[in-house]
Amino acid sequence: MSKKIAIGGDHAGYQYKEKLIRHLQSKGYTVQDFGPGSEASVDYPDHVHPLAEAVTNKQADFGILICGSGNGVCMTANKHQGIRAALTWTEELASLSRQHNNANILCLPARFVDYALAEKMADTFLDTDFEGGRHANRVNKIAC
Ligand SMILES: O=C(CO)[C@H](O)[C@H](O)[C@H](O)COP(=O)(O)O
Repeated sequence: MSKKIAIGGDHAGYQYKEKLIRHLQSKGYTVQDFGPGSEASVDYPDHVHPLAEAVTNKQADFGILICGSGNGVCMTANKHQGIRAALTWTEELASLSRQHNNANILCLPARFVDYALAEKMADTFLDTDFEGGRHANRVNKIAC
């Protein structure tokens, strides 16, 4: 069964989102696009909240959110119970967000990384497992 990926963001991440959708589909993932549908200016929470709910409700295995800095989408996604959204700007950070934090949403800063790095971070994020062990004790305390 292929992993289901929810992807979304705002106008600043639109171009990367469209490229990433094609890339992920070419790798066999099932991808649900939470918009936006163009580069017209939008409010990112309008796209983040339904995506985060889909991940919380297990309608998607992981989420990928893309905006200009990555901050707004990350702040919004982390308001949802059960969501661990990570903002990353290197491949190692993307890997560690899975290994140590069991992140279920990856947030990408489209205005601060090139597309090649964004794609590499998405691949690394989706290919990396949570290490559990001592990290599980810590992650379980996040939802205090
Ligand atoms: O994190 C963000 C919002 O807090 C993103 O960077 C947005 O993409 C950015 O703020 C959009 O800015 P714009 O000037 O309206 O394009």
